[in-house]
Amino acid sequence: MNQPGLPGRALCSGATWETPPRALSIAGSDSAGGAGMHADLRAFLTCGVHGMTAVTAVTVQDSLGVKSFVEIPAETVAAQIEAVTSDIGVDAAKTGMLASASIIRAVAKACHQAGIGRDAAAPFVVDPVAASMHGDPLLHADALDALRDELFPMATLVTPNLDEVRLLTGVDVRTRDQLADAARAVHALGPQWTLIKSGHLTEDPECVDLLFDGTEFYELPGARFDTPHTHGGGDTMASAITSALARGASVLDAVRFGKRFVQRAVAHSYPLGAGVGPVSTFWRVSTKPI
Ligand SMILES: Nc1ncnc2c1ncn2[C@@H]1O[C@H](COP(=O)(O)OP(=O)(O)O)[C@@H](O)[C@H]1O
Ligand SMILES: Cc1ncc(COP(=O)(O)O)c(N)n1
Repeated sequence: MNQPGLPGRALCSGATWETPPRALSIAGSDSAGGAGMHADLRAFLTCGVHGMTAVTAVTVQDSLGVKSFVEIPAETVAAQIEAVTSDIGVDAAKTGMLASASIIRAVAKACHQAGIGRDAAAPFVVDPVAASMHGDPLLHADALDALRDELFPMATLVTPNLDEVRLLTGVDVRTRDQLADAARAVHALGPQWTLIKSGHLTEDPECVDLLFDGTEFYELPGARFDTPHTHGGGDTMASAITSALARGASVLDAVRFGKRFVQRAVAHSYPLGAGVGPVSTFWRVSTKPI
């Protein structure tokens, strides 16, 4: 859609004023700027997508971990989704930290009403964030049922890491050849596609993720980089996938893109503070002097 006549147009020669694809992140904030909605917005921007947010929780977080968080009222989370989707529209959406069962139920209802989901107009990526990489909980234990029962059956794609697989299904993956069992168990919870991420298999010299559509398995090979600085990796990957879906890619192509994107983001990660630094999208932007 073109928007002619906006003030300042003359200063922006070459601008087309065309609205980019629109993606929505339903996630928590990270005061350290590495994960959560901060990572999501960075990935959206660097993938050429307009990013919007429905904030679920505000975390007090630094490079050493999550000190505390406060939840946003469930009706305010739903109202953010309703506001942006009814006015601006959405081409794809993703979830990150959802904190509680009441927020999950509100998100499921609002997304259903907004046409977000596996059988709806806008693809829906559910990243079932349960804890930070330091092990600090980001989801109440009694919210797992809501995640399984309300959100997974609506998802175009779910993207659990191995801790989340264990929490949700009881399957304890220790080696690469057990990823298929994990994918089958997660698929049984109702998503259209399942991506099992293998970052936590630290003994494995590679990071081979596994995608499953209920019939076919697709291996996503990748090098394992020797760095501790992988904060925000899962969020960045799910957001790159969501961006590709917003731009009209198939799930298979979007996940392949997301894997390449997060590989480069891990390769460009950097130290920050006294603990764990973030993966980086700087290679997609200019760092030349302004
Ligand atoms: N050290 C690493 N080197 C390369 N890729 C990695 C590394 N750690 C994680 N990844 C990749 O980053 C993505 C996120 O993985 P993972 O760490 O399992 O999820 P999460 O960040 O949700 O805990 C996956 O594609 C995984 O294979
Ligand atoms: C608000 C928020 N969302 C998600 C994560 C998970 O990211 P990581 O596993 O890299 O700690 C986080 N730490 N904070």
